Amino acid sequence: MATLYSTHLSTSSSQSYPYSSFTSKLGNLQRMASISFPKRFLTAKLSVHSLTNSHQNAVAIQDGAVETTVTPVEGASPIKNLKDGLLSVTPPDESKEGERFDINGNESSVSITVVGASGDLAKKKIFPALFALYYEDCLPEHFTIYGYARSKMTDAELRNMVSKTLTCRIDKRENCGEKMDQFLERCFYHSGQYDSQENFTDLDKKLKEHEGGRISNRLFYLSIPPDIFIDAVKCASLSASSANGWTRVIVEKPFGRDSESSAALTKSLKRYLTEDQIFRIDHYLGKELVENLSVLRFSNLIFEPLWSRQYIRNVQLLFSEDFGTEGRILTITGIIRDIMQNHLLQILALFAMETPVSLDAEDIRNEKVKVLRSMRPLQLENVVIGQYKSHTRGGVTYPAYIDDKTVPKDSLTPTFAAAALFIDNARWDGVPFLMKAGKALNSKGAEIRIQFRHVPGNLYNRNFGTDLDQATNEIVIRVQPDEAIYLKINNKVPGLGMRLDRSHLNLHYSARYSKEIPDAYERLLLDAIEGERRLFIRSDELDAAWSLFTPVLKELEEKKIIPEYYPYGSRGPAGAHYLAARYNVRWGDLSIDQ
Ligand SMILES: NC(=O)C1=CN([C@@H]2O[C@H](COP(=O)(O)OP(=O)(O)OC[C@H]3O[C@@H](n4cnc5c(N)ncnc54)[C@H](OP(=O)(O)O)[C@@H]3O)[C@@H](O)[C@H]2O)C=CC1
Ligand SMILES: O=C1O[C@H](COP(=O)(O)O)[C@@H](O)[C@H](O)[C@H]1O
Repeated sequence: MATLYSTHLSTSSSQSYPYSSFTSKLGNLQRMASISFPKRFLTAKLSVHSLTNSHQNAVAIQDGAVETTVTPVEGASPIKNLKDGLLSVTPPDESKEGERFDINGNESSVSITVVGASGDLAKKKIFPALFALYYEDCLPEHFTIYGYARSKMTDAELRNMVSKTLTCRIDKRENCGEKMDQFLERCFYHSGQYDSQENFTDLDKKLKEHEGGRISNRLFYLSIPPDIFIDAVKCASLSASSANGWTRVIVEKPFGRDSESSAALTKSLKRYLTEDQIFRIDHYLGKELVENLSVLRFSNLIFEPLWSRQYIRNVQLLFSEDFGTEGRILTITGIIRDIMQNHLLQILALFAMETPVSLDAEDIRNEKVKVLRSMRPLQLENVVIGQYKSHTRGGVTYPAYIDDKTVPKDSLTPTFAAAALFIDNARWDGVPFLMKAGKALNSKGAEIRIQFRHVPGNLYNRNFGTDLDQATNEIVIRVQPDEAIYLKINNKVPGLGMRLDRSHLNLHYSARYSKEIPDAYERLLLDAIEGERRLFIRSDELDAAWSLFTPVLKELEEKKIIPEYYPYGSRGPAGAHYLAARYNVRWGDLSIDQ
């Protein structure tokens, strides 16, 4: 820390930074200090400390300058001179450096290349998420977006394609059309092969033109089928990497189809990229309520003490879709690879991990790996698989999985699975973690259910009838749709008698928060741009995840286990109930008081 009029600002970590000018306007009750110093400190936090504690600080960071207002609290004497104050700057996180400014304060740019821009994911998720970030002013000043794919398209055609999927949030409609036009002007297209270094060199030239001599930071989003990941990574890395900034690559799942292929993919990626450059995306980690899991656990005293085998009877991780596969890649992967091994397992790891040392990406990922490595590989006897069959309802016939043109008629690929997993550590010993995931079911949603044990010696047992399980507490974290967290409790029905019912203590997001919840891809894209790795999967996490599922996946395939067939639009196969019953569990999503 240093006094205000020194020529150097010292930081709390005792680094000092030069600043070029300083002015202050002294008022009677309010003093305003305006300081300008290299722009890279725009991300720094500035605070003013008065010599006494009797002054409140307000800090506004504006383009190119930092303004701070020092206001005496009621009853305190006005500051006579700003020299009375001390000023400190918290330095920007160096690991995220290279984003807007280099070490000398030179401006930088970010170029985002969507590889596979003509595809479904790019249209449905990536471009709309980028637009939402642009609308919210979250993208850097100098950014360019390039679509890259084999299809022939002009810039105008790409813009036309992208414009069809852009929307503004319900609560953010101001200047929406104008913003869309401005965003589209920053989108360009380059047609090329995924395995052509020459084509990527041409892309490099175009990117350089847009970067205009600024520090160049480049993000490649691989939105292409997995068998061409390596070709694209090789060409992007060898021919279109940034020469003076960072180069990062977002990789979409599937990350292989078992332990061996995943390890081979990682090995190949690492021929061209370092682990720090690889951002393996699991979009469920970007969902609001999944991110909130840690907040819920670690910032509320009431939850963490209950978070163990002592109080929790079982945990359920549920995913359902009310539509079928409709030609998508499930044909090769199946629901275990598509949903369980990644989305549900990631949620489980966040749910069950020990308290991380800090919120740093590596600390969190270390804890996730630990919990995954404490798990027993899934056993065949703990899995039920299903496949949907055709069903006619209300005069409409819904197709079977095998009616899809891309699916062989004798396919045994599961479109539904239920599984019981166990964590062999002190916290979770013996607690079943039940997963259930399916397509073409009767509802669409994703949730976490935590069912608690019985109250010992419960005075009110006789009010619950014979089914005591129905009277235990349950926390439901509804990830989607209609985000909510609620706790099921037993409550006295008002009146002169003593009748109990099950009621919900409910945090219903749409009622509590007026802001629309950002799409998971927005958060993840922003994190990748900012170099925040917390929500991306590290390679050892991925290895641990695959080692839990690979043996059973092999066994299912080798033994050609026949799935239980369930009608399109139903609740799934009965086998899931038997599996849960083996561990004294009832699926919470099927109870009457959901
Ligand atoms: N769609 C989704 O909702 C989700 C997708 N993913 C993953 O994201 C990635 C992209 O998904 P999605 O957009 O659905 O994929 P697409 O099948 O739509 O493929 C994207 C683009 O890749 C090119 N492409 C497709 N097949 C081939 C091929 N055999 N050889 C060379 N190029 C090909 C095509 O572009 P062109 O012909 O113009 O070169 C296509 O437009 C995949 O890895 C997928 O697993 C993950 C989660 C959800
Ligand atoms: O990764 C995938 O996720 C989607 C479901 O994502 P959501 O955000 O809409 O819940 C699923 O449909 C797809 O099969 C799977 O690959």
